[in-house]
Amino acid sequence: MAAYLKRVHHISLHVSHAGSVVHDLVSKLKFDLFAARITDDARQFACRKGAAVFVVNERPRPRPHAGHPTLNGEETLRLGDKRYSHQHHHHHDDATTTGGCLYDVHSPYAVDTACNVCFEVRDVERSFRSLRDQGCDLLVPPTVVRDGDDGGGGAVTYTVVRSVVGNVRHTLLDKSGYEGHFLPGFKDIPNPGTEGGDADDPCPVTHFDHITYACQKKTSSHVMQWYARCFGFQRFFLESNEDEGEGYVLTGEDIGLRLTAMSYWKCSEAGMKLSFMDKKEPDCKFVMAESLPGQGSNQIDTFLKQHGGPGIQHIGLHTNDIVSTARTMAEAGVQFFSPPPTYYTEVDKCQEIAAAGHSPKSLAQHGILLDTDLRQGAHDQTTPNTDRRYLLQVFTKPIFTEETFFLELIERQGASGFGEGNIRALWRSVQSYMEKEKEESLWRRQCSERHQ
Ligand SMILES: O=C(O)C(=O)Cc1ccc(O)cc1
Ligand SMILES: [Fe+2]
Repeated sequence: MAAYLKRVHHISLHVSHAGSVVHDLVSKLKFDLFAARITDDARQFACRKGAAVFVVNERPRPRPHAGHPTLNGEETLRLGDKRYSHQHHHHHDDATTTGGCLYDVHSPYAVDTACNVCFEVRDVERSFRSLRDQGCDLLVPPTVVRDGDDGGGGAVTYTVVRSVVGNVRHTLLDKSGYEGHFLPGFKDIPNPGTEGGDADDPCPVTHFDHITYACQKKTSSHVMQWYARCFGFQRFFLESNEDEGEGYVLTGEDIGLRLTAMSYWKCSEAGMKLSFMDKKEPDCKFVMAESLPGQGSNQIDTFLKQHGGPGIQHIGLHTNDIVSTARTMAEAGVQFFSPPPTYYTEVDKCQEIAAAGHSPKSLAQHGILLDTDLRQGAHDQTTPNTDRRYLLQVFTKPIFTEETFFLELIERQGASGFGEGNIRALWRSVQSYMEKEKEESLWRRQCSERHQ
């Protein structure tokens, strides 16, 4: 029996300098810093835009004078062998918590990384048992956290399970008995006049649209099976003639990509109506991306190498107005990938952009791509513009030091998948950026050698 997921609660980042990442989230990406937990050995910051919440965790710095090598939380648990001794709930009072990162476990990878997709569940103890029975690796047994004396908002229970994708974990938490603002242990940070839902917000980011994993070659079906078995995820096809076993395969001179997509919310309890689920809340899709054999260097392999293994390659942030969002973020310093300029001068693409009510110029300014969903009879000239289904996307440049994790803005007008034209153009714009970077670093190296 799978564990039943209610919704994505937050996604956590594990970084070496939380301050600068939080600064970027707030000043460039227009998130609100609304809660923080700062203790002697942990710094955790929660930032929100709409329903999209990132928790930025600072990885502990090695302590030079410690009597024995510093272990991260994960190892400490393993050594303590507490993982399967769950007979009793572990009770934490935040005031006495010394175990560093709360609700999470530090990443074993050395680089900055997005590595925990935290879900709200109905029953943590039951989820824990079902995952343990499936043979999963539970990194934290069901644990109760209460607000300190001043809080009094109640308690939250959580457990952490390791996924089969690199360093990706899932915290499962139940906050149904909690009345505080975010989570016990976190202090609210009041934000004057930013409670969200503002009608003239220039950055109307609403929620996490999808999470894309970079996977090793030929592993997507294994990943899919794990999520289906453990969480009841269901496969959905990105293309009408997508092969069940092969996934959505994009090949060409400059692309060799296999995509497989899955979603969770309709299906976590097969055939049952889930009364606890807010049907109006959009789901977050999961996409697995792997490169095809025989390809030259590409963005998936670069991610795997620089990240140190599989993981979250990018996260799609849904916005109600991508042009305004991209403009506002660009003005604040966010850099976006652009397709070749010819993208916006091609006659067919220009017509497609105009038919969607946009101007090629305003899309070109920030490298925004548009893809019309052709399956919906969009070719039909009698179809009014409002019935056309299309989507707009743009990728940011990598947000950490390594060429690993980045964000995407996506505006959906009726189109639920990912357009082939957009995927090819996005892939190409990242490839040409990477090739330019490589050339430049080669050139810099030659220059410095010449000057020696
Ligand atoms: O199109 C999207 O948003 C995807 O998520 C598909 C995708 C996955 C990996 C890439 O490197 C490029 C595109
Ligand atoms: Fe994406």
